[in-house]
Amino acid sequence: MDGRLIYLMGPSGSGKDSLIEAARGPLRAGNCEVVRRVITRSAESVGEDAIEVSREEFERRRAKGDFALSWQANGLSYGIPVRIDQWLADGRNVLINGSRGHLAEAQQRYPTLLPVLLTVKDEALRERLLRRGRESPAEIEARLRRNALFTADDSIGDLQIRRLDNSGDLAGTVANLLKLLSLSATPDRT
Ligand SMILES: Nc1ncnc2c1ncn2[C@@H]1O[C@H](COP(=O)(O)OP(=O)(O)O)[C@@H](O)[C@H]1O
Ligand SMILES: O=P(O)(O)OC[C@H]1O[C@H](OP(=O)(O)OP(=O)(O)O)[C@H](O)[C@@H]1O
Repeated sequence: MDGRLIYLMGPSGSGKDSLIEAARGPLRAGNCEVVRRVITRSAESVGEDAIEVSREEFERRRAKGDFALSWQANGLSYGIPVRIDQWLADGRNVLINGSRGHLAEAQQRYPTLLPVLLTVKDEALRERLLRRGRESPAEIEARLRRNALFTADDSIGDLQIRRLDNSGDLAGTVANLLKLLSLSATPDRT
């Protein structure tokens, strides 16, 4: 039986990466794989556990069919390795760090995907991006402007977007994610 794709999305700085890192163990224990993205970000940049490649290498991989999904945003290219299809075919669920702008295309390829939108209060978002310090002030402003492009739609076609608030502490968000996915933080031994 096919597994399900869990499509985590939300503004840059909302905490997707932190959430994925904190939930990685319980997710794996609950039959949910987490895939590393391929990004054209410089290797020196802090943060996400991703595979950093040059633009040329990204394009070579894309043309070769290495990506199940790929998109461009924030001046960067992002790719989701095609190996997720094997995991799904093997019946494993897969969580990816997705893009709000690419949700419709992702849903066409994976009609049963579960869209999860990570939210954070506006005032906290700017503060978190500044504190992370990965981007320049101008790049941070551009990311905040990008948010205005996304409406508050709660559904795409028949799919209901599940909202997860990360304005509070991360441990609470991890617990809520696991609850949403019907996984518990400690694997059930019964
Ligand atoms: N619940 C939280 N409370 C406080 N700070 C957080 C929380 N979640 C994430 N952060 C911090 O906010 C910044 C952005 O988080 P990050 O995971 O990089 O976001 P994203 O992957 O969505 O861009 C990081 O500095 C991170 O440590
Ligand atoms: O269409 P959007 O929902 O705006 O998403 C655009 C991109 O930004 C996010 O990455 P991340 O948070 O790592 O952004 P960054 O590369 O700007 O940090 C997200 O995972 C997408 O790859």
